[in-house]
Order: sequence, then C-alpha cells, then structure tokens
Amino acid sequence: MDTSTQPRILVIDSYDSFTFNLAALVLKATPNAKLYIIKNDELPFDELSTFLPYFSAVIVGPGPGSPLYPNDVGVVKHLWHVASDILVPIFGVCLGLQSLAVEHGATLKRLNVVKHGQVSAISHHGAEIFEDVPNNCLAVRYHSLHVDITNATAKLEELAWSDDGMENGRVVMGLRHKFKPFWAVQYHPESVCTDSNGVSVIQNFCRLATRWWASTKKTRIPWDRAATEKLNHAAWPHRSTPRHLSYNVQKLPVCTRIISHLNLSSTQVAEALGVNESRDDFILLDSASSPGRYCIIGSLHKHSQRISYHAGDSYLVHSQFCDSAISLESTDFWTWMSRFMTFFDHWVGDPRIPFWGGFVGYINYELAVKELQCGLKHRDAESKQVAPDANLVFVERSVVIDNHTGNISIQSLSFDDDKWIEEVACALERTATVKTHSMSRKAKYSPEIQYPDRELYISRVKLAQEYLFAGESYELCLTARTHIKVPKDIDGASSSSWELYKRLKEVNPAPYAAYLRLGSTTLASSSPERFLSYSRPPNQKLQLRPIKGTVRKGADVTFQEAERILRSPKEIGENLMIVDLIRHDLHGVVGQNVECEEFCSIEEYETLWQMVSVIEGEPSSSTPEKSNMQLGWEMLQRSLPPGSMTGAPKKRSVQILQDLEDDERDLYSGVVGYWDVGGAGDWSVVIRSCFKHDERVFPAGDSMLTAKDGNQFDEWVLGSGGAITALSDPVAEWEEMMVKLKSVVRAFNP
Ligand SMILES: C=C(O[C@@H]1C=C(C(=O)O)C=C[C@H]1O)C(=O)O
Ligand SMILES: NC(=O)CC[C@H](N)C(=O)O
Repeated sequence: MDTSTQPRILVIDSYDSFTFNLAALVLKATPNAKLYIIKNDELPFDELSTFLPYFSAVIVGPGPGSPLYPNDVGVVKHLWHVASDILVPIFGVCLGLQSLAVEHGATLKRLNVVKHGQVSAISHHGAEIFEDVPNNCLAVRYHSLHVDITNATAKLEELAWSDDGMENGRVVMGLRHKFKPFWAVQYHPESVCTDSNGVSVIQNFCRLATRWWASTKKTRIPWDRAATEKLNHAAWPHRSTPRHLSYNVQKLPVCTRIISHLNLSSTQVAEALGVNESRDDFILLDSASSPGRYCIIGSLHKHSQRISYHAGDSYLVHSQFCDSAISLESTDFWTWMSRFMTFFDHWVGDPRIPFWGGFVGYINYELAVKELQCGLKHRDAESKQVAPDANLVFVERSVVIDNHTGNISIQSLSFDDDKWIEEVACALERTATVKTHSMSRKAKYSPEIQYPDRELYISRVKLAQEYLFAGESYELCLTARTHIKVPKDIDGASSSSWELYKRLKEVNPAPYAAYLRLGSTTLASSSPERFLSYSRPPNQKLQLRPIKGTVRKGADVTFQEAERILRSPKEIGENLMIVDLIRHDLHGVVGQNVECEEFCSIEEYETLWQMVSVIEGEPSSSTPEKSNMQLGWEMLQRSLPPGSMTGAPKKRSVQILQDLEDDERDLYSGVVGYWDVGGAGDWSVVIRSCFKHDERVFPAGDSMLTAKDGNQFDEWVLGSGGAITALSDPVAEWEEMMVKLKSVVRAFNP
C-alpha cells in the first residue's frame, strides 16, 4: 500500500449491519493491516479530513437509504472531493459505489426488481480491481437503487456489470474514477455466499493503492498523539481485556450428586420440586426435542437474589431479603451485571454439566432496542407502566437433566447443602417409584381470542415492502400480537400456567422450550430457535442458530416438498441475509474467527419445517478474551435484539418496525436463558410462546399493573410474525404468521 510496513485502513460504517464482515474480509486480504472503524456521522467532515493523510486507504461500506440523503451517507459524500494534498485511495461498497457515482454526475435510479440477498454472476474485462478474477464470478447483492453513469463517463469508467435480463437490464457492478484512486463495487464482497472474488477485489484494490502511493511519492503522516486520542477507540478487532477481574482466587467445588438410574422427564422433576404447589417463582429451561439436550430446573427460595431493570432507568432493583434500588451511577445495567457476576465466579463444578448455577431469566425486546440507541416509540407515546424489561434470578440450587445420557445432576452453590441434595434425591426416587404420570389436563375453559386483523396485517406487509423497494432495509421481520383471555387459575386446576405449559410442550415440543414464573411475569415458550450459546472459558466458543424460512407441515408437504420450496432464491435469500447479519454481530465481538458451520439446513418441527443456519466464533488466541468470563454476556449485549427478529440492517429495520407495529413486543422477540457462574450461557429467542403479567406491585414500589375484569381473567399475549422481503407474497406472509401462531394457540384448547 503506502511505503510504510503496516497499512493503516479506515473503514466508514453507514449504519449497515455487515460492516464487521467487510472489516474481517479486509484483514483476510491484508493480514498485516491495522483497521479503524468509525460511523459515518461520528466526526464532522472538517475534523475527519485532517486525519485522512494518516491512512493508507479508506473503505466506504454499504448502508440503508440513499446516497442523496445527507443523513444516510454522512461524511462519505465529501470524501470524493478532498483536495489533492489529503487525497487517499478509497474503495466503496454498494452505498459507497452509489455515492462515488452520484457525486460525479451519475443518475440514481430504482431497480425494477430489487436484489436483496440474491446471488448474481458478475461480468467484467479483468481490469484493475478485477485483475485475475474469473469472469462471471458469483456475488451477493443487497440493493434497491443503482446508478446510470451515462452522464458521468468523463470521470467514471464501468469495470463490471450484471445482466439482469428482462428484470433490470444491465446493472453497473464495478466502477473506477479515471483520474483519482477511487474504485467501488455495487455488490457485497463480504457476504457469506460471495465467492473468492470477494477477497481478490480487496487484494487488487490494495495493490492499486500501493501503486498510487508509489507514483505520487507521498508518504503517510505517522500516527501521533492527536490520532491516538481521536481514533484509537475505533481500532478493530477490539483488544478488550476482561471487563472485571475476579475478586476470588480460591476455587470452591459445586456440591453435585449425579443420579443415573432414574428415568424421569423434566416435567416430572419440576413437579417433584413443587412447580404446581404454589405460585412462587419457578424456572425450567426445557429441551423438549432435538437438538436441545439439557433441561435446567431451578429450585428457588424467598431469599434467592433477583435483579429487575426497566430500560432507560438509572437504577436497577436487587431483591434478596428486601428490595433495594441500586443506582447505576456512571455504569449501565450490562456492566453492573458483569461486575456482580464476578462475586460468584469462584465455583467449579463438573465440566460435563453446562450449568452449575447462575443467573436465569429474560431480557425483553425493548431493552435490546434501547441498546441500539433507538427510542421506544410506543412506550414514549403512551408512557405506560410496564413489567421489568430484564428479569433475572440467581439460581443456587438446580437440577440438570442430560437427555442424551439420562443423568440427573442435583447441584448447589450453598455451603453444606447436603441435606437439600438428599431431600431432592429422595423426592426424585419417590417420583420414579410412584410413576406419577405427568400428562397435561385438558383445559376446561373457552378462551377468548383476539387475533390480529387480516387486512391490516396484509397492508403492513405491503408497506414494509415499500421500505424495501426504496432501499431503506433489506429484510423486515414484521410481527403482530394476539391476546387470549382465560379464567384465572384459582386452585391450581386446569387453567394454571403450568398445565398450559405442559399442553404446549405436548402439542409443540421444541428444543429451546421454557417455563418461567418470575415476579409478576409468567412465560410458557416452545421456541425452536437458539439465539446464542457460549461455552466456558478458556477456549470459549460462541454459537448462534438463526432460523429463516418457514413452511407448514401437512400430508401434502413432505420433506422433499419442503426442500423444494425452501431451496428457492426467496427463502435462501431470507436466511442468507440474517446469516450475514449474525456474522457481523459475532465479528464485532470476537474479531476475525467467525465461520458459518451450517448454511440453510432444514429441520423438522411438530407443525413446521424450518431452515436453520449455524454460525460459530471464537476469540483469537492472542487476545486476552480467552479467559474472559464476561465474553458471552458482552456478545449478548452487543447483538440483541436477535437479527432474525429484526431484519437487516438492524438499527434502521428496528426503527421502521416500530412504525409498522402497533405495540411493544415485550418478552416476544427477547431472549430467555442462563449465564452460568463458570462463564457459559445459552439463550433462546422468545417465539412460539405466550406470556402474561399479573397484577403486582413491583419492587421499586412505584409501578402497578392493574388486571382487567376484576381479576377474573388472565390475559396471555402471543407474538407472531415473519420476515418480509421484496419477494414476499403478502397473503402468504399472513398465512405463515398464522401457522406459527396456531402452533401455540393449540395449547389453549380453543
Ligand atoms: C417471527 C417469528 O419467527 C421468526 C421468523 C421466521 C421466518 O420468517 O421464517 C423464522 C423463525 C423466527 O426467527 C415467530 O415465530 O413469530
Ligand atoms: N447495500 C447497500 O449499501 C444498499 C444501498 C442502498 N440503500 C440501496 O438499497 O440500493
């Protein structure tokens, strides 16, 4: 690149959800480069321009919106016009290419048929950034807009194109500036389905940039204090040290008894531990079908430590012997939690058991949205009182069932808890001897169901597509709420939430099911989707399993038929876009080492076929994160809400969805799971589930939910939805949403 030994590259992020993928690709192409990533509105252009000569090259990434809107492109539009003394080579991607083109007189147009997550053959003459790249290489496109350079040929030259035939004709795919060191591609070189040309075009760009530096005989300004102060925070990959060091050095064994001869289900164990005997808090993380493996049942008591938090508050509530509001002062909920967790990290249990004890609970959608620096439109508008957005309990005593081996582990983090362990072991033996049957009871009520309005939903799908056609988003996961009213549980009879959960588990067994009673909130979930799991350090691995692509099952829809439908460009594109988004989220935390281990596998569920991808990452061995207890928690903070429930780019999509949906999503679209004291964790996406908030004074003492109808009824909320793409058929989207919804409604025996 320039004459110095280590190229320094600035990446400009236009709030796209693929920027870290691009950064990872640049590092793959030039492993010795030092990368810095800034947002396109982070620094005023005047200030940024003074730092340009410190860099060997600039990469301008993709993004939602239009190169004509200053709010969408930010500083990028000015980059193409800098004076020659601060000129540096620039490579643009998608919105970057469009900006280069329109700033030099090209016309911006809409595609007739937009291309989101679609693979195209790229034609070129092998020149410049396409040197040694095979003609008709394959690349993924994410665009609604394109450029016509007929009026700009004095300055710009087309290097590559795609022939879209009847759809869009010939579409510009690569450009160069004739007199300045600017190159750009319209497609996404960093996408998981772009072939090896992705890395080749970046290598070619670096070679051309090196040649340009040599020809100008200019040198880069050496990195100095001013640059350090302004830009060192933007270095990527982040070399984060563990956020909080352990206070405890001496390790203590988790009291564990493993019983291998009892053949008990998680339902039987939960009942042996008294799930149905009171309405006290209870937690069951249930693997009710493959590929789920472990079931975790927490035995809670009055003095279990509970943490609840409302998005935006400057305090959280910690309850143990009494409720106390704890000021977060200069920190935030996430950092406070990771600091708090260090008090418990001295426990060491059996390495075969994924959960020794730790926090279990949920983080809802709105808290995650707040983390993206978006306002909460519905809450701000209605200023209503809500249940906590995060609700977690510290589980000291637990029973973990391994569905593969049949082992049941009884564990406690309390000292001298042999008595409790013995009691539980006896209770389980009794349950096995009595052979209590754990089938659910049929509900004896007629639920009152308020479904979403069909016409309204279909009109929202069409509206969502307008945003997609305009280039505002590539995919939007649109959802709606259903309310179900049932008589309140008076005596633990068939209307109890536990009976409801048992019916749900029977009608819709799912690998990441859950039953949670936490404070005023009850959740019964039959989720098929893991959001994030992470193993214990050292040698930590993080895994995400996004689902996209849904087909209903039926006599007419066999595996072969489902495969035929799901292998279409529409369904693959839908999944591929979320795979790219999840790769970006993971690269953002662990750095370079991210792989898509499975792409678009088809999994069978009770009523549906689903397409699942698996993405894994690990911190690179040279980074201190290897022993970071909080790495998984950090990933959770930085990657919520789940990409499969938002669409991409995430921030812009979340903003649009708040306009397209009528109410908050709450637990639906959030996550439920655990963070174990050994540093492991597993969180599922809350879908195919129902939840309710009871009347209850919340710990902070200042908010109250009032049950309607004189406390005679429980009102359950069910969310359901699906990913909308440019290729979606609005009526089919309504039907898909209803199929997902009905997989849960069936548990209410309507
Ligand atoms: C939105 C839901 O599901 C999400 C959307 C899917 C899809 O569009 O195919 C699949 C799984 C989930 O990520 C839901 O179940 O309500
Ligand atoms: N991927 C992108 O950068 C998209 C650019 C622009 N928003 C479009 O849709 O064409």
